[in-house]
Amino acid sequence: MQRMIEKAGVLVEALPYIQKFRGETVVVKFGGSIMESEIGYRNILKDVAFMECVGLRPVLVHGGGKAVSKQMREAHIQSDFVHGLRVTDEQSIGIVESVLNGNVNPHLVDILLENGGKARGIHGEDIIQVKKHSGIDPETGAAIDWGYVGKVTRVDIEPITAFLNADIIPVITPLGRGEDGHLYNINADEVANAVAQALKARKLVFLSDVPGLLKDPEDTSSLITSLRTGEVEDLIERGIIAGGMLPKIKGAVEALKAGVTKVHLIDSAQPHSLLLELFTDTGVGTEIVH
Ligand SMILES: Nc1ncnc2c1ncn2[C@@H]1O[C@H](COP(=O)(O)OP(=O)(O)O)[C@@H](O)[C@H]1O
Ligand SMILES: CC(=O)N[C@@H](CCC(=O)OP(=O)(O)O)C(=O)O
Repeated sequence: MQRMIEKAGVLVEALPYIQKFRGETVVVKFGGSIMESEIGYRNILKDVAFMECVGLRPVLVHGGGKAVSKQMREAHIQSDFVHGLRVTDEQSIGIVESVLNGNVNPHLVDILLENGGKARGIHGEDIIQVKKHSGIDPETGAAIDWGYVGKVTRVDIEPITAFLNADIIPVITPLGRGEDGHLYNINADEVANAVAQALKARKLVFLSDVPGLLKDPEDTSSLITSLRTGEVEDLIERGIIAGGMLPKIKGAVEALKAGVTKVHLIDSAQPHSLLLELFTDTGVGTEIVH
């Protein structure tokens, strides 16, 4: 009996949050590292189905970088990353497309369906326009050519909102269409950020394999629980925000400027981290605010 009363208490604690967020759009970026643990990602997708069931409008954007690299290894193609972005030639874009659109995306949709959620995949290239990504190597001053890697210029939100209005969870792949009609590979964090901005989402949540932003990436107890956009530049200069955290936090700053109220970085390994962050008083991970 005591346990049942405790369970009811948990539900009641969630009530003000459910009321606050009902009808609000939350973009969830599902990092490829999560897919290393099947139990872990199945639980997260159950949380996403729960969110939809209690009236939020979750939109899932997924990565799958590790699955792409594995497939490339099997095809004896080397994966080269420059400043965190995969150098993508004609052969690699074929693999990126088949792994993300053909494999990862339908798998995630199927699990949401198994959990009683309604979900549909959206191939990024059907809604995202890009220009070719460009950059200069700070050391040599030479232009960097990533091949078929795109920078988002436009997101057509109509198919996403049509699904949301029909209580369907959209599940989006990080691919885009260039002005030349070609398929382009896009960093999934960037896609999540662009989708959150285009939808004017209330929240953007990055789920990854670390507890959040750490002062010392080697020390999981050094979690920064709250961060203001004004502090970001200094943390980048000090090398604390680096590697995979750079696109997430830079994206967070842009999204907050564009009207997203809060960005969260949370750990997929912690059971129910998504629900804890959204529906409890304490929360987990790092929250980033303007
Ligand atoms: N200060 C930091 N705090 C936490 N993680 C960091 C930090 N700096 C760099 N990282 C790296 O960022 C990684 C998460 O980003 P990424 O590899 O892109 O994950 P995902 O594919 O899940 O989006 C972590 O595994 C960690 O190696
Ligand atoms: C241009 C670029 O690097 N694209 C990424 C797209 C997938 C991705 O971002 O996956 P994660 O979120 O799991 O890292 C890639 O090819 O790996």
